[in-house]
Amino acid sequence: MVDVMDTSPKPSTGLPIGTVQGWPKRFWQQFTALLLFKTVRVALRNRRSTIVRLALAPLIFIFLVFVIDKAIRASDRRSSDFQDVRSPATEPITPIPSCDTDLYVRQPCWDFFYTPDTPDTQAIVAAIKANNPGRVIPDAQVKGFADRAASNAFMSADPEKVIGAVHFAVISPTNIGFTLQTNSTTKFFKSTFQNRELFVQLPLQVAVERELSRRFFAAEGKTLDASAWSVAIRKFPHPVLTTGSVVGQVIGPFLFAANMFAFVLVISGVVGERELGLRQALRTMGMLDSSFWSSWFAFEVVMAAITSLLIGAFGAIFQFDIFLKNSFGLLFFLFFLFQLAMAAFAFFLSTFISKASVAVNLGFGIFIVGWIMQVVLLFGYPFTPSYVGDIPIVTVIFGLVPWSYLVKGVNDLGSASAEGQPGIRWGDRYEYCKNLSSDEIAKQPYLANTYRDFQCVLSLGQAYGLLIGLTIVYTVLALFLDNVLPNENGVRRAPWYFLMPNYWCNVGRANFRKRPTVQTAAGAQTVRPSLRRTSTLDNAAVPQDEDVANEEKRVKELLAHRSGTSGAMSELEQANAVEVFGLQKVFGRNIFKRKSSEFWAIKGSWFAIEKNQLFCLLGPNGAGKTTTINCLTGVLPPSGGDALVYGQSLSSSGGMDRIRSIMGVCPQFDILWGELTGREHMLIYGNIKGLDPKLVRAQSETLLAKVKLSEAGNMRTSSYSGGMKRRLSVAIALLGDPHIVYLDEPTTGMDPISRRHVWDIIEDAKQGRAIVLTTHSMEEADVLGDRIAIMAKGRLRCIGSSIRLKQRFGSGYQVAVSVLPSGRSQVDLVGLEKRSQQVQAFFRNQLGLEPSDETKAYIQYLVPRSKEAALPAVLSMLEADAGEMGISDIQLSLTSLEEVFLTIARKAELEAAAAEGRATSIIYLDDGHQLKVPIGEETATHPVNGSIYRIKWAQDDAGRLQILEWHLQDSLSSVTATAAS
Ligand SMILES: Nc1ncnc2c1ncn2[C@@H]1O[C@H](COP(=O)(O)OP(=O)(O)OP(=O)(O)O)[C@@H](O)[C@H]1O
Repeated sequence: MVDVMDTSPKPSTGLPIGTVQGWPKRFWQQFTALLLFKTVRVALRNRRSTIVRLALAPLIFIFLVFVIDKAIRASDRRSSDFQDVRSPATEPITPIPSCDTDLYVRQPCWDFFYTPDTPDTQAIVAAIKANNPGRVIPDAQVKGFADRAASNAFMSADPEKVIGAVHFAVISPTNIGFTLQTNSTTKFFKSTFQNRELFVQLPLQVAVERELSRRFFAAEGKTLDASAWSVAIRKFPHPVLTTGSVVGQVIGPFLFAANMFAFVLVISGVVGERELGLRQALRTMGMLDSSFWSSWFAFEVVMAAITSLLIGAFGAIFQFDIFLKNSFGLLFFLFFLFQLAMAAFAFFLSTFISKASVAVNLGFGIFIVGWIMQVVLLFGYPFTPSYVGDIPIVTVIFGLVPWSYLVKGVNDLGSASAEGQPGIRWGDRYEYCKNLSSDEIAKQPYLANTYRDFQCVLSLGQAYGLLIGLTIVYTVLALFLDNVLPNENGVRRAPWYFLMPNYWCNVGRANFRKRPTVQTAAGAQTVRPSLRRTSTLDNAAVPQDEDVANEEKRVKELLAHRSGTSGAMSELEQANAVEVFGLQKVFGRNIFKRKSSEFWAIKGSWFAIEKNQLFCLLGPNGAGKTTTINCLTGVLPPSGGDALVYGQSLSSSGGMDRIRSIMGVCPQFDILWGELTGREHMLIYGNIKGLDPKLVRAQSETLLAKVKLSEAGNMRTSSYSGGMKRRLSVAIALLGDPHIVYLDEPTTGMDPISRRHVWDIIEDAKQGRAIVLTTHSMEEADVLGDRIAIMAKGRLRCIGSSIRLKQRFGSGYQVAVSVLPSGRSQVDLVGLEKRSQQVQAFFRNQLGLEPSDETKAYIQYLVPRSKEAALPAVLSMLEADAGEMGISDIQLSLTSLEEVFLTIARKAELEAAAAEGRATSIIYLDDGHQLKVPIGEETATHPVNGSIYRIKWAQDDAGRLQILEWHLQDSLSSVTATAAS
């Protein structure tokens, strides 16, 4: 829909004012520009980190897996279990060892306990001790207990004191049974495990059986030959046993570790763009959130695909069975989808952090948490049948992190490709994993032959689905939180923003309402401004300047006219580019904060800016200039009031989108990617603004030439000087022939030559457009400004041309007198002081004036308008007496804009001091008395002796008036203030 027609030249988008490109075209142009000119090029310029992320990290980790695999196999080969054993050795059962040989046992220790402690058992035990081959067991090393309970109680109360126990069951002298008891704890000595059976269980068993046999033989009058009682064990012969590869277990955690690098790069990339204001700058130029996120996502898709292919290739090069036996597609999709889910997870987390430096710490934290979780995952928790649903919340937590599926999937693939296993085919990605009862397994013999180990609840196919689900969920959450959490300017949307129809229609800023339109002379329509949200501030308490009041009246009349139901557009209306209707901005207003914590940065501004003019907004720090520009450019939503920019309301439905298409902005701080060149910036911003793609390059070249950056156009902006960066920012603002250009302190940091050059560019740019300029350079405002407004403390204090302001607020004329003899290298200080005193006495007598400033070279006087009439005669007298008084030069000028600025700033501070109850400052005199000086007062009287003191005030960084120095009226020596306010 075309809302308003204008006769001015059309912007380079080729569309009439107020027309925004259709979404698909706009999206595609922005998406391709952001992807190709920004994200890909930034990655190419950060070559090292991109190579590490893409190939080096996977290669290093795969290599580590290879090394670990080799080390484990080498250590396995030392064991006879893994060797070719044709005739196994016989291992005799050793005697009962001394408890001292078990390093885990505490002293004093026992070799064994026995129960019950009866004459029968004592006899058997005595024989065991005496006949232990090679070592008679001392009595103190064996202990008897009445029953098993007593023995257990002793062991529990004093653990690790004995290595075994024998519990006899004496039924008759020839019917004696026994139970052996040993420590079941796994014991590991010097890189080998203690074999529990061989160490104590079998020796004890052989000893008991030997002595029982001897006893039974004795009962029958026979004698057992002790040497006949020899027991030994021998293993079966076996071929070489190859172990299963550990790759399946370690590759998941290692790939997770490798991905953390990419994860940190994504978070710091997204957060960094927000932190540096690049995101806001792009939005101000009309960037759609959809194109921003899509370009990041598309880049991640490409990176994930390349990385996954490389991991597959490296795995195959290192000849891992997991890569060779399983279908490549299964591995590729597992790695690919895992990386996408991690990228979406990074987008999601990035919405909570505002500093890129935090991203590294966050990545480290996630890495630790993820690694710990993987230790559990490697044991099959929680995706094995026995654990599922064990603790539902734990299963949910594990289910919400992408690395769970990576580890589970790689474990399955590793097990399926272990020794003797055939691997998993793509077509079996669901079937291989079954959760069957043993009866069902018995009925399905194919399972027993192929995938019998896969009693599981989550197949690879399902893991893919869940990874895709996580990617979608985290991306949607990232988009939602990106809108509802406060952005870098503290702006956010309501949580239900996506339910509002106008969000989907305009994809513009929040809370827009459809406004009624008004017929214009050309038959087109313009939007009626809305003042519905305007709060009533106590403006009456502050005296308003006459010109500001007139401007307000004039703009209010325009508003009344626009608010009428119909009627031709007046000439005045047509001449205006911007009309600001009671614009207000309050910070710190939210449902949790009290009203007292609100800060009014703009307290209701009414003014209009004409076409073909430069409107200069001046004011001390914190006056509200940037906030005004931020409201007019859609960076901040106004808290009250409205503005029409070429007939489009800031807060109408989609109005800001239409305004953006005809607007150029040079923000206060250079918002540039250090890795990109000046030319690339022009291409990105040109496409974001929706310029005709055929024109972008040509126009970029023209503008770069204008700002004298043609030669430096291919240099990265990180190597630009401050002035070059500002010039590039000005060129970007002028891209697309915008109708309204906002320049926020465009010449800050420039040398005088560059500054004058930029002034020329701005002067040229006035034609056919309106320019709003903020600056701290009074000279700049004087040279460029057609109309100048000075703001202070959130209010417009004066408005008009430079001459008008000087006439109204300047103190009249400025006279500078020099008593420094010209051309003399040796200055006679005494003579100089005398001449200076003569000049000062002359001005005191003739005009009653004290110097406003005094340097070595000049004594300056501000001659107020009340004394203007006497000035010609005084100057004639001064000229006549010049020789006598030693005057070398006299200069006369109208007071400068700086003087006007200082006067206004001072007035604003006096009002603020009065409003805040800061009525007086106190000077502590050396004589112990105090001078109470009303804020801004230039003289004070001693409370006892009546001496008059002259006070010099200065404003600090926050604009507050502070006493700088004071001195007695007639004293020439000033005293540095030690005043306390
Ligand atoms: N997002 C914000 N939240 C709270 N206060 C803010 C915010 N932005 C600006 N302000 C306050 O609003 C006031 C006006 O700030 P603004 O940046 O508009 O001043 P300015 O006139 O542009 O000053 P300067 O010349 O230093 O750029 C300041 O007191 C500032 O601290």
